[in-house]
Amino acid sequence: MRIVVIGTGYVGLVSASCFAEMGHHVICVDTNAERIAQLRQGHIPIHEPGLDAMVRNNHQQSRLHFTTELRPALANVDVCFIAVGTPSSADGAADTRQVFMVAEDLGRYLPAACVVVNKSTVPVGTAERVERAIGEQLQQRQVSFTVSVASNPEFLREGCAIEDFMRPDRIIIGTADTRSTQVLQTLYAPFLRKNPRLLVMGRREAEMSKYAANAMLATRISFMNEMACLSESLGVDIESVRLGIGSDSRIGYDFLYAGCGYGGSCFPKDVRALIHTAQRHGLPSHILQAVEERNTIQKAGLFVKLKQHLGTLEGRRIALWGLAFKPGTDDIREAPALQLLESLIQAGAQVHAYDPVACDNVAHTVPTQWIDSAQLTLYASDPYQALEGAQALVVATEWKPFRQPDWKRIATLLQTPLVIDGRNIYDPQTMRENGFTHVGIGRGMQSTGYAALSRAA
Ligand SMILES: NC(=O)C1=CN([C@@H]2O[C@H](COP(=O)(O)OP(=O)(O)OC[C@H]3O[C@@H](n4cnc5c(N)ncnc54)[C@H](O)[C@@H]3O)[C@@H](O)[C@H]2O)C=CC1
Ligand SMILES: O=C(O)[C@H]1O[C@H](OP(=O)(O)OP(=O)(O)OC[C@H]2O[C@@H](n3ccc(=O)[nH]c3=O)[C@H](O)[C@@H]2O)[C@H](O)[C@@H](O)[C@@H]1O
Repeated sequence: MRIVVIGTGYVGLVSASCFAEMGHHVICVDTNAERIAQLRQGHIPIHEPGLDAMVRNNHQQSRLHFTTELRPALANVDVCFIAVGTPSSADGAADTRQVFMVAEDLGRYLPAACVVVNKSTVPVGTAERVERAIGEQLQQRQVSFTVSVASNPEFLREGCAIEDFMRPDRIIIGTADTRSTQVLQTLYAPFLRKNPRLLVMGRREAEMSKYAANAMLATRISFMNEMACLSESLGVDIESVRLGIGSDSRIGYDFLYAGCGYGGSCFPKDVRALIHTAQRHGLPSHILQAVEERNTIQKAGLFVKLKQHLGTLEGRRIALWGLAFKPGTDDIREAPALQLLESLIQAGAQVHAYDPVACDNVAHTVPTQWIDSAQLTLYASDPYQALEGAQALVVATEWKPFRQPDWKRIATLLQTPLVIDGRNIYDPQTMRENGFTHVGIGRGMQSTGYAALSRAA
């Protein structure tokens, strides 16, 4: 098939290369000329394991192309995917302007009927509105064809995006016509060899399923974070509780890790968007509000724990391991580490931060003055460089090499043997035996902090 993918963010780039890998002819379109130039030169603007090789290989085989020009890309297209961003607006609603700009362009330039598929995460009813927006432009051009828009929400996770796309748990297709259903069934058939779950439903249901899935996962995390907070007051270790409840097959182990809060480009914005949708319909969203509030408290918790142990933070040097919102990605959108960084800088602390891939993104995001004044120093090659003379080590992202570090070396580098374990990757007892003050999330009395914060909230 000839496929056009509009938007070269995570979803666009991963979908496009996986479709190309299956032998399709794929053209990626993005309005960001710099991004397209980079992609043409074989430079992948995001860190995603396996993506570089896949993009380069398919580009070299002439199955994957990059352009800023939508109009010529649409010649003879069979399927056109919309995979542009839908960030949060100031009021929490999903900002769908990028999607509608694409819709208008499609209406202006589509030379013939094709299947248009929305992959971006969008509020219920968007597929219908996108179809109308395209239709209005087609009408003005007085063409003889119409276009039907399908919804095909994406469920990949950053860090394992290719695996998720190639071997999905399920694929959801929301359609209003048989042709779109048939085309998408054919396109996705090779991805379903090991798993027969291709769910065909209405477009509104598909759109709602995407938000409900992310909201459910965010709820599990906030629920566990609340249990962790209570555990701190009760002298209970949340890690044992996680194993205790995860072993119930109705609950399962996934997404039960307490930590310093969920971040990323999706959970925070999608929970906010769903709350906004409920509000627009005059409905309270008791659960989702609580999920968000819990997450806000959780993200502030690392700073509170540091203060509890160090008193004032002014003039202190803090080592921070992990800046990305999770391991396996350089994405720092709404990362808990960024919030901690900001609080520390405001409190007059000096931060030495290490992340294997996210330093460049942080350097481009934070005020340059933080770096110029040496209040923030970034290390990308060696985590131990960040430790020298620091009064505490905070782990905000559970990168694999952090799990079994050289504790002897750490002890000689840190000025105070204090470790704030924001992802619960260390065993408290072993840490105590090694002479460290270990402060986890919900690991019994030793890790107080959230209870005080929750009472205050
Ligand atoms: N990041 C992720 O892991 C996942 C994201 N999603 C959803 O997928 C959508 C896309 O997210 P990301 O891939 O993170 O995107 P992103 O926000 O990182 O990138 C979007 C890209 O679209 C381009 N763009 C904007 N307007 C355009 C236009 N008119 N024509 C052509 N290109 C245009 C931008 O230049 C940018 O490169 C969002 O709705 C998101 O919620 C869904 C599942 C996973
Ligand atoms: O809509 C999206 O964009 C995507 O959002 C999430 O994927 P992603 O944001 O890449 O990352 P997750 O692995 O879900 O982690 C999100 C956040 O939750 C945190 N988390 C995750 C799991 C857990 O048990 N505890 C926890 O705190 C992570 O540290 C991270 O900050 C969903 O998992 C994907 O299915 C979805 O497609």
